[in-house]
Amino acid sequence: MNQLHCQQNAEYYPERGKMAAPFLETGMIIGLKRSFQVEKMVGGGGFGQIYRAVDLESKLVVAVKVEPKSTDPGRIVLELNILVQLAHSSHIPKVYYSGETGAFNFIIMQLLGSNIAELRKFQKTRSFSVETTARVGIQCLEGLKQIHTLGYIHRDIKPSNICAGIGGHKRILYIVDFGMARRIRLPDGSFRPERPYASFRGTSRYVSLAAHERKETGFVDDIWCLFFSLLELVEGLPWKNIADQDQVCFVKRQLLANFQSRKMGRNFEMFPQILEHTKRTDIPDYERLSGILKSCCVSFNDLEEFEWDDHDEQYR
Ligand SMILES: Nc1ncnc2c1ncn2[C@@H]1O[C@H](COP(=O)(O)OP(=O)(O)OP(=O)(O)O)[C@@H](O)[C@H]1O
Repeated sequence: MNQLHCQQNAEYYPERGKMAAPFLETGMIIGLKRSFQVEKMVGGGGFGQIYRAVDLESKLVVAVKVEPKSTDPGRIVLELNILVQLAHSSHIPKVYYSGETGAFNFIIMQLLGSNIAELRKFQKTRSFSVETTARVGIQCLEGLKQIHTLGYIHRDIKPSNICAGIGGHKRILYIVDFGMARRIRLPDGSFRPERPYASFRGTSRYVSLAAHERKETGFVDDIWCLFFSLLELVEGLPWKNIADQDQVCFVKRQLLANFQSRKMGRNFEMFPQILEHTKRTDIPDYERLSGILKSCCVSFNDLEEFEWDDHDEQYR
């Protein structure tokens, strides 16, 4: 019965991801060797939907990421493969199980809290403090270092792909959504050959100038996405209401020509300067960039509660 319901959904609702009708029904049980009972939808992107579920044996609350087999099955396979390789990374959700049900593939992973795009919108000022922004940046730099060390680039770092942990992990931030990742470095240390033209990947608001220009991207381009994300979190982006991609690129160029940050202060100006001097195949200086973020704070304490802590407990 449940299986039939899933197949019908995939067939009759051509919209993707969060725009589509729910892929899974509350109460349905998925998994063969292990069983998980679906509770409710907690997120959705362009392709997939994320549900909260319970592992019926261990009673552990988990997240289920589901994608229709019909949308590019390679995406979820790639995501699973990367999550498994990053199993020991502190800023990547743990993967527990994977499988298929009817017309859908799914991954069972660690349940996280809200993403920081949502959390920012719940702030009175619709922005985070310098300290919170710096903590987000430093934790994401650690996560990106772990991803890059494996030879992958994420290619879609943005506030909605950064989630807060829950329970005992609520002071940890996690990078999600590896559906657009690409391996650029092989295990022997060599880089995949540069393509003369690379089609656009990522989200226009956050991507690097190189991505706008359809150039081959590297490790540093993930950090450019992080830089624009941090700027949005702390004081907003001048191109937030611009839809045209070329226009966004033009305004980004203008901003970088004379970069100043109203809230982060003078030290933050060095952050894009360092990125500008980092080549596609260079290993970014994660520690130096983290040091810059720390130096923007009056006091830095990564063990303190985040400013959204109260809200997120209620929100879930
Ligand atoms: N493990 C998780 N636990 C709780 N919520 C999650 C988890 N993973 C993702 N989410 C939430 O679901 C949203 C969508 O997830 P994700 O980006 O992985 O989906 P997607 O369909 O691949 O999106 P996109 O179209 O951006 O590639 C995220 O913004 C996040 O808020």
